[in-house]
Amino acid sequence: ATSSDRSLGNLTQFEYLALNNPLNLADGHARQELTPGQAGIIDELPALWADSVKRPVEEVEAAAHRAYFELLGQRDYRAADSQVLSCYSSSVAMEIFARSLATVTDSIMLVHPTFDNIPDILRGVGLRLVPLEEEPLHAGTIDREQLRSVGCVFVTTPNNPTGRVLSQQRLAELAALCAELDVLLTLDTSFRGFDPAAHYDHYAVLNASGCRWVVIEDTGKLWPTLELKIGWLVSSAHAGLPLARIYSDILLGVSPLVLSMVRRFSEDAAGGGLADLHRFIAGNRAQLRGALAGLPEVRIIDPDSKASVERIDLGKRSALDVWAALRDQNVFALPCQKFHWARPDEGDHSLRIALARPTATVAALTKALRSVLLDS
Ligand SMILES: N=C(N)NC[C@@H](O)CC(=O)C(=O)O
Repeated sequence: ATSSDRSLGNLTQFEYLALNNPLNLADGHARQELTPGQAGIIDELPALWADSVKRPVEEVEAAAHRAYFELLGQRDYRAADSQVLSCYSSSVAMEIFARSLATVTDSIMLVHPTFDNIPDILRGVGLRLVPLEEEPLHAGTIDREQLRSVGCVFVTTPNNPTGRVLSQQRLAELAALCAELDVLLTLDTSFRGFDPAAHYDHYAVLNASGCRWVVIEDTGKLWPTLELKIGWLVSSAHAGLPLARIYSDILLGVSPLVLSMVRRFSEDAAGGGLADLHRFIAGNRAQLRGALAGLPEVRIIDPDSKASVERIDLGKRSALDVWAALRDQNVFALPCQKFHWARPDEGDHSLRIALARPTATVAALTKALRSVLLDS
């Protein structure tokens, strides 16, 4: 890897390098082919446009979030007059959340590791970050004094890149602790669609706990919709943040056409498309794992992950060097260093591969990766 490779500031800058290459397995966006059912929805877009023009946007918006949330098992999100704000993307929702949070606290406990635009956005509004390791979060105990010292605890579930899902039991325990200590609980559920373990009704658990909560949902990781997507910023009535006010600084609303398209993709998914997607991702995952099996010092780090990404331990090899060797063959993966936002060196030997890609693309990466790993 050259010094300029090392100078790349964040994961998304690595993803930009891959963006115009056919063998882009760097970003976690959905780039597999449309299924026949989804292609049919694209043919419907002119009719969806005409329908969206005729209806009040709040009606189109409610139909969209109802279809998407119910597809993924989330029913209680509208209970107790919680608030649903539609944003252009989950990162826009994240920025609005961060600006709002910074008006009421100076610190936040954040899951570690996780995708680096989350800590970067939070640091960007001046918040002090306290890492929350996955072990205590999922299996151990969270330090009460540390939790009491922050204004919010932020958990990405399923986590990116590990795929770890916060169980219903653990969410209930964390929400109860947040209610007791009056700490805001925020979830980023962008990868939720891929893992049925994340389809229990999180909002029912959150509402039952009485804690103040915010959830960021993302339609952008599931379907290949050319970056047409919605990030939903959902919050409890008593969250205590100026979310609507900050939202109004950023946007008036999102496109009813995109909302209608999300509704139709959700309906197609509910009719069997989601199960097909899970099988498709599992097939790509099995292909990658099969091809890497037996390679010296190569290990799949998250054997239980169902997310549309796979993390690989490269042993003593430098992930940046393996990334550069692939890049020299015009094949693009993602080095994991920047996911480890509190201790970057922990990611020096792991690489993330996107699985929401055509199977032939995953096969081409797998071939190139095997040759690089056998040479190193
Ligand atoms: N606003 C940003 N930086 N977007 C990139 C992000 O969506 C990529 C991602 O989440 C992933 O590759 O896992």
